Amino acid sequence: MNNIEWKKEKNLSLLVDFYELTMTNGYLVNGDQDHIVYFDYFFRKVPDNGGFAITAGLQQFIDYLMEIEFSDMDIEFLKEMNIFEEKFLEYLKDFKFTGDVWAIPEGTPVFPNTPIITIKAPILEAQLIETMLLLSLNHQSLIATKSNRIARAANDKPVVDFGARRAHGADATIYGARACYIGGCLGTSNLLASKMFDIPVIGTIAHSWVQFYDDDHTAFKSYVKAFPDNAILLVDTYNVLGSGIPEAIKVFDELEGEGKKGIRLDSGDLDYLSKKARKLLDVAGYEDATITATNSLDEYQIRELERQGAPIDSYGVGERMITARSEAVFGGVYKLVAVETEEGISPRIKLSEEAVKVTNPGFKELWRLYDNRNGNAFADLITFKDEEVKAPYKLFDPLSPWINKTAKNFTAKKLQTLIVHNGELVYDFPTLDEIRDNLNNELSKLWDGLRRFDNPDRYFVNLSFDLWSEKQRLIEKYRNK
Ligand SMILES: Nc1ncnc2c1ncn2[C@@H]1O[C@H](COP(=O)(O)OP(=O)(O)OP(=O)(O)O)[C@@H](O)[C@H]1O
Ligand SMILES: O=P(O)(O)OC[C@H]1O[C@H](OP(=O)(O)OP(=O)(O)O)[C@H](O)[C@@H]1O
Ligand SMILES: O=C(O)c1cccnc1
Repeated sequence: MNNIEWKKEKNLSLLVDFYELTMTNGYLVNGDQDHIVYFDYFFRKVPDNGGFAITAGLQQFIDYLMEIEFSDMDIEFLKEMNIFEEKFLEYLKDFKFTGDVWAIPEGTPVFPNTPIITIKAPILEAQLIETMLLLSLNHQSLIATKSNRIARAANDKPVVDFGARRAHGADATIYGARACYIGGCLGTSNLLASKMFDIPVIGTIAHSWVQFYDDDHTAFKSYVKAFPDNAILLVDTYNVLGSGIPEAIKVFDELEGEGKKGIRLDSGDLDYLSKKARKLLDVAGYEDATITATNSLDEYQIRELERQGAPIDSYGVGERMITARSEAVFGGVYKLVAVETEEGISPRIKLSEEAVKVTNPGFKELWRLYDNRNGNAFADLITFKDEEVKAPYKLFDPLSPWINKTAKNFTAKKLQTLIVHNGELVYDFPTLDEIRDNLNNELSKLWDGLRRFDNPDRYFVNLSFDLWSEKQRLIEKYRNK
């Protein structure tokens, strides 16, 4: 199959790591295919050492899950490998996900080692979907987390995603633009993402426009002739203060009507130039003309510009946001946590030399605890699925249990929602604007110390006593083995 044929079909069912298929083939050969298992998706470290991450990508994963269908060509391709059993290929022909999915809604601030998605399904199904679950959630959560840092640095000034040209491929830019919008961007320059997800599309002009017309004045005149209501002029092609801004002002003077006026700065000292530009525009009577800044920006540079009081009205951010350049991996993992046996649900654990890498076993519930006095979230709590959480509740640090406190006056909210039940979608996906509202609402309940870029406060993720005890029992059991 060549690239053009694949693009027409765009069937992602084979987008799995090879071992997902060899293992599922193996479970079938062993007659283990009907065992019901539980897997958790969680991550271990917030990128950039931030205080929290933001979930995104659930909808694209569920879209995939609902549509998995191995085509005749896929089956033929697998058959020619001569390693898969005939009955496995037959099984794939009729593959359909029949299990349950619980997930934290998109646009929720989340913390390390908490179950963001839980899958309950026959082992073959639960295993086969690993790769797409991880790539959908890891990519979009990474970009949503990064764009939220950038949006927060900008102090509520608009940030626009200009990253299409620098993203790592078409999917990265389309779903990246979606994640940027979830994280807090005002819009995108990416027209396809705008069409697909109803994200506001925004744009100015490139240097090529100015170069084509010989000088700044002719270029700006020609531009406002075509777009009189959106005169955002790029002033740094030749000389910002000597020609770009003065010529932009002359063209504004000649322009009739009350359309949008402004300039874009794309090089040089953005603090110095924006202050100079503001003065020139104000003196000329264009107090409403806006200043947009671009040029390899990220949260650190924007924070510095804001700290210096640069009179910038909006930021265009490309490469460093769409690639999450400062830490380009969201290390979410998918781990088996329980197996149904004749005696009931049997929790499973994965040990590690590093204490934080030991998994939390069992079929679980994730709670967020809010202080009734001020509404602030003060801890997440993981329990077994059927446990109750009532005040007074003793919370203790799972790695240092002598650090503890008894919470008395709180409200406990379950963070996961049932998304798919017995293979059927039972959830209405929110719009992107609803996701953004949910995010802002949840963020307003996190204390300020978590928002710091450097050395954010610690947020407690507690285990119930029963879960913690079972974890210790399993650690002992497997350590001694
Ligand atoms: N979720 C938690 N899990 C484990 N230990 C905690 C948790 N929250 C706080 N602690 C520990 O409890 C102690 C007191 O914490 P903190 O200052 O938050 O509460 P407080 O001031 O006693 O109560 P309040 O919540 O009424 O302000 C500290 O040692 C802290 O490390
Ligand atoms: O810098 P980013 O954050 O990625 O933002 C997008 C950049 O894309 C455009 O530049 P272009 O590709 O035309 O090249 P340039 O860097 O020479 O301006 C624009 O002028 C920005 O500089
Ligand atoms: O519209 C713009 O100004 C723009 C779009 C993409 C990249 N850089 C700038």
